[in-house]
Amino acid sequence: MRKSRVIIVAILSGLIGAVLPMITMAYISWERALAKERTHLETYSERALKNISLSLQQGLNVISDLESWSGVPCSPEHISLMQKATVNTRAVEEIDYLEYGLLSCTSWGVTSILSGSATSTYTNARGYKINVRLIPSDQGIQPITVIHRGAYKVLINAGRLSDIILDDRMQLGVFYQGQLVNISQGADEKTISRLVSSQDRNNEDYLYAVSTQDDWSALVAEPIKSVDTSFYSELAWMLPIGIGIGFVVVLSVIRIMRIRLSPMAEMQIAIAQREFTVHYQPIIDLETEECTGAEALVRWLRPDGTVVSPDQFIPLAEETGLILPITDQVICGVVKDMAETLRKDRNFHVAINICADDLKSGRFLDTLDHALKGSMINSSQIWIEATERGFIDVESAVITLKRARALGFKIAIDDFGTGYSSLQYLERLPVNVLKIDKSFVDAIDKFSASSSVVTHIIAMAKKLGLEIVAEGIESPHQADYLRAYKVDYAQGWLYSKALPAHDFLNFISTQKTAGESPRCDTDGGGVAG
Ligand SMILES: Nc1nc2c(ncn2[C@@H]2O[C@H](COP(=O)(O)O[C@H]3[C@@H](O)[C@H](n4cnc5c(=O)[nH]c(N)nc54)O[C@@H]3COP(=O)(O)O)[C@@H](O)[C@H]2O)c(=O)[nH]1
Repeated sequence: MRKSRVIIVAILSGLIGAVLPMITMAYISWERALAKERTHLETYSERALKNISLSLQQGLNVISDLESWSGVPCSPEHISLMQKATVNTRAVEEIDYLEYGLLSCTSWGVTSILSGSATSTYTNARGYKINVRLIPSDQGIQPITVIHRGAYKVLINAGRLSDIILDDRMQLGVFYQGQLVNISQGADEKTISRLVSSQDRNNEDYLYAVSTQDDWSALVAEPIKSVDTSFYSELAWMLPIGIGIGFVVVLSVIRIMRIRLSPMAEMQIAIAQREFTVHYQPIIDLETEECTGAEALVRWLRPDGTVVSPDQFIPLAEETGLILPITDQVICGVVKDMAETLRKDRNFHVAINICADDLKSGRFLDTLDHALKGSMINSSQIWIEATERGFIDVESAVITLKRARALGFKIAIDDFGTGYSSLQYLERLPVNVLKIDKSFVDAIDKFSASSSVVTHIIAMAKKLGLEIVAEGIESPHQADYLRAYKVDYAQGWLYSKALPAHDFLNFISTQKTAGESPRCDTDGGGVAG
């Protein structure tokens, strides 16, 4: 993923990460407030149900007590007994005594609060009959619930059944077999009826709970707005948690983004995407002026087409160990790009740069071995270029380079003369080629003190039987000077800058056609014959 996409994804994740926990906490607060209110409503509906059962039980107890009395029915003693029972029993308004189904006397004497004909439809309950809502014809008298067993009827004010203390805004409805018996004071009958018939517990404007026992139900409802207080008190402690989580998420996103945007992460992705490619700088035989080889120089080719020079990423790649997979990609690139050329011309070579970590682990030799298998490239056509910086762990470097030599590869010491102990390495390492650093070649044109150093390096290399490559040749004078001192090969912008594989192959074929060494034009982009 490219930088801009990472930033967009990070901003989006940060926003979602910051807002989502707060929305979640608000949602949880709302659900908790709803659950709390529902429990609260359930407590009230259970309480209402208990009140109904208590009122009915009181009526039945009165009947049981009177049934066990064995005196003369409707005698003053009997009526007095019924009166006492009425006065002493909260729920009971009147007791009627019947003979042959007809009213014989009541706790009021001979009159009944149900004056006139009050035709009743009874429903069979457990051992008694009940008319849950008898509307007396006499205006001003509340609906009555009648319990009838044997010779007795007990009249209960239906309002008693819904007579519990409710919270403000609560409404209670009492039902028998789904039929509305009574509602609490101030309750809206339509609302209660609508709620009891609705299957949806999450009614939009009301929250309610229903408790049912036997044939009785109590529905307690309140407007959804009543949840607000609970919601705000939940939110008061849940929201800070959401803000805290959001804060942690945003910090994590920033941290991940910074890691993700770090040069190291970019490089890791570039390795995975195989964004590293190889350019080739020609190596020219100074005597024949023919291109006899190339130095493989890695380039980071980004998806937007920009090319990153190795100076900008090799130091970090070496520091982080990512140079190892980069070396692998260079090796594979060289074999892919140059196999045909190397097969066609057995004198042709390609030099591959190897860093300290490569030398220490020796792992690149396995990659090389594997890559060369079946390619028909001679191992002697591959030069391994190591700089003095690569000899930090000189013991491991010696082992690796000896192994490389044993496998047939040629060893070149790069940037020779720039380190403090170049001579010491020459003695210990199995070297074939010595590459004179550009700084000494530059001095040739300047007639400076170090210009004489180059002649000493050449003399010493010759004495050791090493082949010599002079690096960084930019002027014909430098080339003539080095040729005069019998330096074998030259490499530099005088001939060509490092070229992409395709351009390099064109370079050598042009050279062959022209029969002489082409020289690079001044901007390095093209080749002049
Ligand atoms: N471990 C690896 N290191 C690598 C690899 N590829 C490159 N490198 C090292 O990166 C450094 C910079 O390399 P680059 O930008 O490719 O520069 C090379 C040449 O372009 C430059 N050069 C060659 N001729 C001239 C010249 O006439 N003038 C001039 N100003 N510059 C010139 O020199 C660089 C090659 O140097 P050297 O390796 O010392 O031969 C550099 O240190 C590379 O080694 C890699 O695959 N692995």
